[in-house]
Amino acid sequence: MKPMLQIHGLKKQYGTSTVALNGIDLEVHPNEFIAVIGPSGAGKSTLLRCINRLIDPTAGSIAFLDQEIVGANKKQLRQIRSQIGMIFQHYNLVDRLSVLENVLHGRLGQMSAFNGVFSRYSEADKLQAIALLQKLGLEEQVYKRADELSGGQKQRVGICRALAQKPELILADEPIASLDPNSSKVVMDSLYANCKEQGIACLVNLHQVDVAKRYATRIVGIKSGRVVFDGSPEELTERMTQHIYEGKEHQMFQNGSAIEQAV
Ligand SMILES: Nc1ncnc2c1ncn2[C@@H]1O[C@H](COP(=O)(O)OP(=O)(O)OP(=O)(O)O)[C@@H](O)[C@H]1O
Repeated sequence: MKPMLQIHGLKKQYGTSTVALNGIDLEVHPNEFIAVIGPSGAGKSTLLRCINRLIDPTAGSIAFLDQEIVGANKKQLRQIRSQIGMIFQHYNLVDRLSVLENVLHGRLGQMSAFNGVFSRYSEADKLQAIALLQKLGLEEQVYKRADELSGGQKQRVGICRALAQKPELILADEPIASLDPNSSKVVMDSLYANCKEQGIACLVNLHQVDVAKRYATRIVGIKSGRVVFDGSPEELTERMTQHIYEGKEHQMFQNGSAIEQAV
């Protein structure tokens, strides 16, 4: 199957001395649910942020559905980003707006600037947003302000907003890092089930190896800005895990084991 995302020789240097990504090669195929694991500072966030150009790479190429992201102009970038949903560790919701309005923000990339500025969403978009919120168990929160929700609820709103885009790919940057084990499980279950059901590929950054093994169809291990493992969960050995997290072994569990207990 043809890859939907092709990354070659990706490098990112911050300032004069910090090399965050040091030549990443990675291909993502439709329907893959890929966990990107690695210790703090390995380059996981930088990788995801380069893919939708929240950060400009220093070198390399990123092709998404045959469109080059690195050299894309503003208009091309807007079009590319409309097909890539993003989920953030700290949710990035607009606190003073309702849950429904936050989900509808997922539609902005597909709307004219005029309609977007005046929040003129179509009835179909509103119905779809409400249906998504119902599906993720948030039907009682639809008209609440976003800042009235718990962390787990906020992240489910973040997932709904990404799904509202009808994306081809979702990038989730540490979606459960701020959540307790029960909320983490609900969020990961929701993300996984909806991506599978709608045929959306997903790249999800995780510290927790247990969680990666539980959900991912493929695991990519990053260490010091390089891919040091790329294979199935079954192929990820204890020894390789130790290598990826060398010196930072405590980070590979966090609330991962607790998710197992929350099942
Ligand atoms: N805006 C920035 N300016 C300078 N250096 C940065 C910036 N963002 C990240 N870095 C550095 O780049 C390296 C990779 O950081 P990155 O956040 O991508 O790692 P990570 O694997 O996502 O870590 P974490 O799990 O802690 O989020 C680190 O050394 C980090 O300090």
